[in-house]
Amino acid sequence: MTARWVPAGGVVERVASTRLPTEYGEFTAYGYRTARGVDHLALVRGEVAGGEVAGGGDDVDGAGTLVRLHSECLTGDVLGSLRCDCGPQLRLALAMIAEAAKGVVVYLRGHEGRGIGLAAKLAAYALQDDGHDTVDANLALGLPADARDYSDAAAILTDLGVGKVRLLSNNPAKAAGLSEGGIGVVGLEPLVVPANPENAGYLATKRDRFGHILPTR
Ligand SMILES: Nc1nc2c(ncn2[C@@H]2O[C@H](COP(=O)(O)OP(=O)(O)OP(=O)(O)O)[C@@H](O)[C@H]2O)c(=O)[nH]1
Repeated sequence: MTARWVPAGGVVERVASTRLPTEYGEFTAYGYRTARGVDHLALVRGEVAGGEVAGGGDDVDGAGTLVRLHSECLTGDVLGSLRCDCGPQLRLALAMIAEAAKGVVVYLRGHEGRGIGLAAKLAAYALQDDGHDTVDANLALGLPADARDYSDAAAILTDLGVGKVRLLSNNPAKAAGLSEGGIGVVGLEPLVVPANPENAGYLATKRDRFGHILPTR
């Protein structure tokens, strides 16, 4: 077991690494623990360490490593909920990164419900069934519209030796959060999955109120 504290951005300790064969391909899984006791997971494909120092270094082609920051979503990722696009996005990202020569999926625990937690997200869903959109439902509960922080993700990437990324996301706030944590974001690559009748309104709100890069229909 190796332990390493990374002061840049968040503070994470690498507590484990192991082989993780999946239906998409084999990854190396790294377990990280934060000072707040939250465990995150990084799934790494290929040789990502070194050669990609933000701002230049010896990053020969400047392309950056393909990275997905995935916010935990029990209902979408595990239970197949149609209320969001999280599950299909996670599976698409795993497939894309498994196909790439190198890449990382950082699975961020503590991000459930855009950081408000699972039970509060379910309460927000109930309000959405009464007519609130996904932003106003959080606010009506007295909670932030989006409480997520990306400093742990930046610290994990730093620990992995990844300084420059092509980010698989529709959310510009994720790119900004990584940049604030010292990671160079050289590209924001959309991760668009087909909408369904249950999540069409949610996706439209993400586009219109959070500025997500999503198609207009
Ligand atoms: N509060 C709240 N959280 C939600 C809702 N639907 C999904 N989530 C959570 O939102 C998070 C995912 O955020 P999204 O806004 O869907 O997408 P994103 O991660 O910001 O952007 P992408 O990188 O493009 O996926 C997960 O933690 C989900 O649990 C909702 O209606 N209300």
